[in-house]
Amino acid sequence: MTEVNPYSSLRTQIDEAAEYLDVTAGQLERLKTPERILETNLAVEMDDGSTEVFRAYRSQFNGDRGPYKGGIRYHPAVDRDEVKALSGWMVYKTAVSDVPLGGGKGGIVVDPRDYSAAELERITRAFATELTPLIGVDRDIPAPDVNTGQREMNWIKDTYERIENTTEPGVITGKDLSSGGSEGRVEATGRSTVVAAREAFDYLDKDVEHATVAVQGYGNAGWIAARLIYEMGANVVAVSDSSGAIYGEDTLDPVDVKEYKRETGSVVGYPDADQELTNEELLTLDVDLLIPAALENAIDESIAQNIAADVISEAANGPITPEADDVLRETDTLVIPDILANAGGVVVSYFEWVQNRQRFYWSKDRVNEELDEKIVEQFWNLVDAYENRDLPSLRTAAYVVALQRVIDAGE
Ligand SMILES: NC(=O)C1=CN([C@@H]2O[C@H](COP(=O)(O)OP(=O)(O)OC[C@H]3O[C@@H](n4cnc5c(N)ncnc54)[C@H](O)[C@@H]3O)[C@@H](O)[C@H]2O)C=CC1
Ligand SMILES: O=C(O)CCC(=O)C(=O)O
Repeated sequence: MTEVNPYSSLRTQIDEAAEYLDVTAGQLERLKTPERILETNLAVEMDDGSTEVFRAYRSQFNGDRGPYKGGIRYHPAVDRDEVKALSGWMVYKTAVSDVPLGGGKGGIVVDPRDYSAAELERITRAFATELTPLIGVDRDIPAPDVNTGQREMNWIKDTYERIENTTEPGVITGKDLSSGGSEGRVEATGRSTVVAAREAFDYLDKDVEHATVAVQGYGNAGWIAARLIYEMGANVVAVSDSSGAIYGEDTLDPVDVKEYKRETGSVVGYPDADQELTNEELLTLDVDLLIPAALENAIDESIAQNIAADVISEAANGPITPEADDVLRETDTLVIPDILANAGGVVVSYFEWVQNRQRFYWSKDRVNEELDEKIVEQFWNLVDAYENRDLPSLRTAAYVVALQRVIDAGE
């Protein structure tokens, strides 16, 4: 992976779209800059009685359209600029998907694999204590991201509610059902990725059935995307995780691969695979659809030159560098930008927040149908902007639409 600063990538993406908008230099700078960032050091007791210090961040990028909203990542590579970029992408994601929220993001510099569940709970509760004055149902609403899920969201909710002496499940989303979570939230990111891909295939007059698909990353976003596209009749020929990639000539069975990963810790070694690949080989397979679902900068300029997929649906945030984007534009690869393709997570988080506030819960079918409808509507809205305003890519179209919505709200 190339070392490209994700915050620079965000700024470049905004600059490219701003050329098509009527915006002053000052307005533009504001649209590229976070409003505030919490940087804190969490001193946490380990199981052996020692103390370790963990750096943690929460960036509140822009709240013009509603409360700041975005996930919390646990990863050793978390840093200030990454959190800034991720929080900015949230602003334009909530705007492009037209949910009344702003953008934020947080993270802790930690590799959760190195800590016990009890240590992770203390780390999470320490962070939640720091976050409590900043978050709230109408202020800032965190959610899961890489290496966090329902368990961490429940801990944060519980810590917040104890400190504030209240019952307010809508302070955080991505909780489990018994703590006020929504049906469909776990699957939502992968679902929007494949719904957007299905629409893109329709746009290109291609069939999803029997289409070949490669998925990079087999966590929440990647494995669900693999399962759902397989259920639509596509052949999932390759998947990967941080240990490597596997290839199956006809198709892999995503549920079976997931079970194997659960038992062994990785997709690598899956007995029904025909071949093992490197992650780079996976990314450059000649497939109909590529789904990057791991981390930023997975596809740099040199990998982009060898990409053979017709469509890329970005489940990850920022998987394609701006230079790689230029290459893919020249090769006519249709890229569905992250801020739409993976928006399912935040859209269903929004549904969760609405349900928490109304204390009225929806069926899984209702959640999935409303999510599908929203992604379809916004996909074609972007196609319309792309074609009718003669924009260079769907990504630029997404930023043009999203920036205009944020500008209008801020006036
Ligand atoms: N969880 C959510 O609701 C949302 C997640 N996303 C984005 O989706 C991406 C993945 O997030 P999650 O699935 O939630 O995380 P996760 O922690 O569940 O899974 C991440 C996966 O990526 C793999 N991975 C890490 N480095 C890799 C590499 N170099 N090559 C191949 N695989 C690698 C890991 O092994 C793991 O399988 C991130 O960019 C995240 O920001 C976006 C929207 C919402
Ligand atoms: O569900 C949410 O609020 C945000 C999820 C997230 O962090 C993302 O979309 O990148």
